[in-house]
Amino acid sequence: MKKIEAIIKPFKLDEVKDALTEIGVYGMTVSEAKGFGRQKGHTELYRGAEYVIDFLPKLKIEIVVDDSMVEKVVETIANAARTGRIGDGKIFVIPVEDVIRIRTGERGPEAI
Ligand SMILES: Nc1ncnc2c1ncn2[C@@H]1O[C@H](COP(=O)(O)OP(=O)(O)OP(=O)(O)O)[C@@H](O)[C@H]1O
Ligand SMILES: [Mg+2]
Repeated sequence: MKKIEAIIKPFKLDEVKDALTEIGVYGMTVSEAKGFGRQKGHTELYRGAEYVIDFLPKLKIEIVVDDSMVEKVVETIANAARTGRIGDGKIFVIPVEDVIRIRTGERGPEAI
């Protein structure tokens, strides 16, 4: 099992969620996040002065899936979240040791 952690532009959430639902993703967690990539935030002009915004608002999506689903999920997120401009985000794939469904006590892939 793997956790796919995607940082995306907030306005892309609906599109990403719909695309993931279509390929059969059953659950996901979404949190508000702030961050920067290699441009280190960006510079904005406000009343004639330049302000550097260090942390831009992003959304973090977390999805745990069976290994067999990883490539499909990564591809689906990337396609739905892409605008082609800087700051589109990043996807991390992380190994998951175990999953426990609290209500039933099921463990492992069955619990996803
Ligand atoms: N190495 C990283 N570790 C953790 N979070 C990251 C990393 N790189 C990017 N992020 C997160 O992803 C968000 C978007 O990153 P971003 O798309 O700007 O990456 P980038 O490498 O600068 O690519 P691009 O040149 O397309 O902008 C950041 O605001 C940050 O929250
Ligand atoms: Mg960037």
